[in-house]
Amino acid sequence: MKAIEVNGLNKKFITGKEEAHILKNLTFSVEQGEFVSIMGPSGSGKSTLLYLLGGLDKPSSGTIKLDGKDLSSFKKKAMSKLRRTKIGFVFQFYNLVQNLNVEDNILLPIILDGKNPKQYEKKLKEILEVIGLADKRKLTPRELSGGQQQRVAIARALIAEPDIIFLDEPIGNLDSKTGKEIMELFRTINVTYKKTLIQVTHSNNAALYGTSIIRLVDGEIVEHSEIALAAMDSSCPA
Ligand SMILES: Nc1ncnc2c1ncn2[C@@H]1O[C@H](COP(=O)(O)OP(=O)(O)OP(=O)(O)O)[C@@H](O)[C@H]1O
Repeated sequence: MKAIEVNGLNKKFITGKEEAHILKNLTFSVEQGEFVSIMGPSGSGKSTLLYLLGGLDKPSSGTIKLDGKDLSSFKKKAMSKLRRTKIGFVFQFYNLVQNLNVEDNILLPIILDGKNPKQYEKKLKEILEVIGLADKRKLTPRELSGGQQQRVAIARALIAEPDIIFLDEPIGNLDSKTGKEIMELFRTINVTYKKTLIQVTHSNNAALYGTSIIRLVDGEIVEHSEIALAAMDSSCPA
């Protein structure tokens, strides 16, 4: 079963009189349970692609299907619900709510979805164990290190049990040791919890935690390969 199917995807941005064709006729698919790393030079369109896949922006043309459902068929409200329940996001700068403690930050998607957070107590406990913050659930983000804050953001992305999690430079703000720990956590989430992960990364090391690579240059896919083959390619940028 395909988690993502992209067909003839184009994205253009218009600023003033200028039109920039950022993503050019992309066609590819991602199987459920894959861990894809989107790589490529700065400005090649990686984040733009990630945001389109996650329904945060709309294509200029072409289709994106998540679990067989065309994103363009979702009205605004249904799209928000999809983003709260089927999709998780983890960004470079964590995006936590500063005046909420760890557990309330994690439960936020549940509360926003109008559900009773009490029903998620068991799940919350389990996730706090997985991310290694069981003893820090009452602390606020300011009382946590960068790596710990990113773990909270990961837990928040997991709480609603989404099928797909999008990661935008998830270790870009962390030192290499903490980054490695976070990448190992993503691998666990991919392998043990069988989630489909799509990450944008500049780091070759981070990319190697995945199962495949999509490489963009000037908005076009120049490579889509399984990780073992991609890792041997000497043109891989660091
Ligand atoms: N909302 C927007 N309006 C106009 N241009 C945009 C917008 N968003 C992105 N762009 C342009 O699209 C191009 C690709 O941006 P994008 O952020 O997708 O690149 P990237 O590959 O993720 O880069 P980086 O590795 O530096 O983060 C850039 O030239 C950027 O200026």
